[in-house]
Amino acid sequence: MRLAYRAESIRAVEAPALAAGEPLMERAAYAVASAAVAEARRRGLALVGARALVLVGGGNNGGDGLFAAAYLARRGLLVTAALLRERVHPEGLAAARRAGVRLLPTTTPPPPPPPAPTPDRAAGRADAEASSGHSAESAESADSAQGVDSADRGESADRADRAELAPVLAAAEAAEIWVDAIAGIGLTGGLRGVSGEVARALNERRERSAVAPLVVAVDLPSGLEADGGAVPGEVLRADITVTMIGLKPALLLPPAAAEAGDVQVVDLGLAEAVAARPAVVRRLLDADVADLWPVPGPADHKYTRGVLGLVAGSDAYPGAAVLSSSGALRTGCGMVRYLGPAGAARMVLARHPEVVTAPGRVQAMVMGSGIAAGEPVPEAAAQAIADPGVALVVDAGGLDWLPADPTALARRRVVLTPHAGELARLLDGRGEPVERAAIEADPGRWAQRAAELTGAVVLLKGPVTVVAGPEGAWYSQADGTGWLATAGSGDVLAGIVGALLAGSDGPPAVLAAAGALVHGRAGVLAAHGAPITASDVAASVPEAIRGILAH
Ligand SMILES: NC(=O)C1=CN([C@@H]2O[C@H](COP(=O)(O)OP(=O)(O)OC[C@H]3O[C@@H](n4cnc5c(N)ncnc54)[C@H](OP(=O)(O)O)[C@@H]3O)[C@@H](O)[C@H]2O)[C@@H](O)CC1
Ligand SMILES: Nc1ncnc2c1ncn2[C@@H]1O[C@H](COP(=O)(O)OP(=O)(O)O)[C@@H](O)[C@H]1O
Ligand SMILES: [K+]
Repeated sequence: MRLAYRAESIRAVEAPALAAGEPLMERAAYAVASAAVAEARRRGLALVGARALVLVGGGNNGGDGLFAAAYLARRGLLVTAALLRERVHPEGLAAARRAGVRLLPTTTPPPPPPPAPTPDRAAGRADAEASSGHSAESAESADSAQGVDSADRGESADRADRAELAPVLAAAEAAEIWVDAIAGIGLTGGLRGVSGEVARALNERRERSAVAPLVVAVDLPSGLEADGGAVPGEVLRADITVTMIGLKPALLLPPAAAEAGDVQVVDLGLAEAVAARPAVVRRLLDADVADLWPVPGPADHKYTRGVLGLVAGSDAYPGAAVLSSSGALRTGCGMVRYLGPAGAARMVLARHPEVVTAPGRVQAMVMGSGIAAGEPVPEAAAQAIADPGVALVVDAGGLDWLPADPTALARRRVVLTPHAGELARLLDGRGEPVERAAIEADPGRWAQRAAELTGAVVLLKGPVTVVAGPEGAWYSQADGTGWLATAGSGDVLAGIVGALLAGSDGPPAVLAAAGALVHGRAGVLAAHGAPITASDVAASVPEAIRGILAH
């Protein structure tokens, strides 16, 4: 399982170690430099003489970057550190200077001007340095910039015109490696001022360049807020993110996580301490799903394996009945009872003669797939909603059938499986109008809100599937492929999750996440890089499970 911790937890773990004098920053910086070197080598880059640009913010993230710059310089790279704040981490700066890192100030110091370089001088000197590599003069200029005791950090420290960014952009152009140490867990709000400008310019530059540089983010891609999945503004997109102590929620939650590239966790020797903190986002791996999978034993029979009822499909969308049945059967509970309309039942039986259409007891019920919003609640669904012993998977049109009072579902095992559009409708119906686009911009937040308002677990479908429970923690599963974006694929997922709830007593959030993993894996296996139908996804579910259980 991958676990992500809030920034406050990371700080709480870090504080006693720092007080005890553990060199966390040096360890972090060494890990960043090592990751950059390893990836550069993998890409066939000759290290000695390669150019690296380190973007340095004013906090400890910038400190990590400066120490990493020093390590890289000692490995023979030509390293430039662009100082995006008037004050940067002093020990890091000293280490970088000792290692011969070229220091490039970018901000205009406040008046009076005498100790500070003029923008023209700074730009001219930087141009000269860009061709000469390292220079003592650049260190002096950084000294003078650092020497300004600015009481007005923040907005005034952002005062940098485009002319002053030109040397940074020139250094970026020349560099094969960019290390992003602008800000980490200390960032609040979207990147402001010079930092935002640099991130925007560098993103553009990377998109235009024929040979893209390797971008290594320190702790987080700068511009992401650690604790959530939203992208609050410009973010410097990374190829690799080296994150310290533990994952942060932004590195697992969509859409933020997509900015981070390949994420490497460096525990800095604090793995045990962080494991004692509450994780707010979890990502199941195959081994976790294997551990919870209801594998039948010698004493099992079909009823002990669990019976799943299906109220899915309609005259308008009969295929959903077949697809949710297929997903459930391939996941493997003891029996599937189809309890929808007669026409759809005939189609289900034609495809799956093993499905039972007689009413009877069920341990779980899938309802709503292939049923339009606004349809009245069928009797079989109403009975299941009223029976606290039945676990529920509520999809599509079934979302309208939920009780208005969230406490009505308390202590029930209930999983809602909306996509963003259905979630918007559900939230609107509960007095919280929100656009579909707003949900897609922060799925974790809105899934969580829906969980609070309904009292159910909410599995929000999308490129990354987010599962939120009323108790306030997420699962985030990114196991699928874009080929899964095909009609009926969600119906298969509802069947998979339903079968798991029928066959296991486990907590609904983790079973929903496990269902999302299996569905995503089945999609990948079915697709093999080519288009698939929802039926193909269902057909690949056993192969997905086989692979997982082989762990
Ligand atoms: N302590 C240690 O030894 C260890 C610490 N570690 C490292 O420390 C990091 C946390 O350091 P931190 O707390 O200093 O915050 P940090 O992420 O550098 O951000 C502050 C900077 O961001 C800036 N900034 C803020 N908002 C902004 C915005 N919207 N737009 C633009 N800028 C904005 C803010 O600017 P200011 O507000 O001051 O103008 C300031 O310059 C952590 O992520 C990890 O990398 C680990 O390696 C372990 C060892
Ligand atoms: N780009 C994507 N990458 C991975 N999975 C996706 C992507 N787009 C959609 N999916 C998955 O495909 C399924 C689509 O479900 P849904 O939108 O309910 O479709 P339908 O209603 O047609 O069955 C969901 O499980 C979703 O997570
Ligand atoms: K960063």
